Amino acid sequence: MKFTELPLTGAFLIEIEPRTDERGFFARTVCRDEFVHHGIRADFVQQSISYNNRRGIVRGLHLQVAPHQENKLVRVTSGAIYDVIVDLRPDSPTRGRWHAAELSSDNRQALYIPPGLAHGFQTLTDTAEVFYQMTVPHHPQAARTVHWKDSTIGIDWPAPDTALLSPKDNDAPTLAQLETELFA
Ligand SMILES: Cc1cn([C@H]2C[C@H](O)[C@@H](COP(=O)(O)OP(=O)(O)O[C@H]3O[C@H](C)C(=O)[C@H](O)[C@H]3O)O2)c(=O)[nH]c1=O
Repeated sequence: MKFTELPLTGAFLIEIEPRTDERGFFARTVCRDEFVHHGIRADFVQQSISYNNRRGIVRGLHLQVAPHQENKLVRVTSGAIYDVIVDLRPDSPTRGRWHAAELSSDNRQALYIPPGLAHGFQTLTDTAEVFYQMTVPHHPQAARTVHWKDSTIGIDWPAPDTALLSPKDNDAPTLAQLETELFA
């Protein structure tokens, strides 16, 4: 696999290295030794998928707070998404900054998201299936959502006017409203 560290320290874009032959190709998507070599974890304990039934769906911005902070690996198995991460780590030099990558079943790229970063996406295709791998289980009481259009973050979403969100996400608090909880 090819690992490219992103401007938000500890986050990586991971590209497969296909072993091609006349049948097609084989490629690793997770390898503990390769992950550890780059200082990241691969001890995933939970895998999930989300199926998205139209273009423009926004899920997130989600994270789990301590003591259930998660490392997350996200890839797209069908369609394409505009995948976004936001640095919410109190002592990070890039705190408050965001980064986006287009993940798709065509490019087969994955985003590795370290603890303390919020994650969300907007679908770019009429349907999209997203595959998540987490290093800690889902703890609803530790789950937090930051508003996708928080002006202090300023994410440049591809299609904000046609976004479809869950009521929970649509009514999410801003960073300022979560400040004490996130940056305590
Ligand atoms: C995360 C999770 C959720 N659920 C249940 C809870 C709700 O009844 C339903 C949907 O949950 P939620 O609306 O939180 O899921 P999304 O809005 O799609 O959030 C997901 O997409 C964003 C972009 C992420 O990064 C999150 O990791 C992931 O939770 O599944 C479970 O049963 N188990 C789980 O592990």
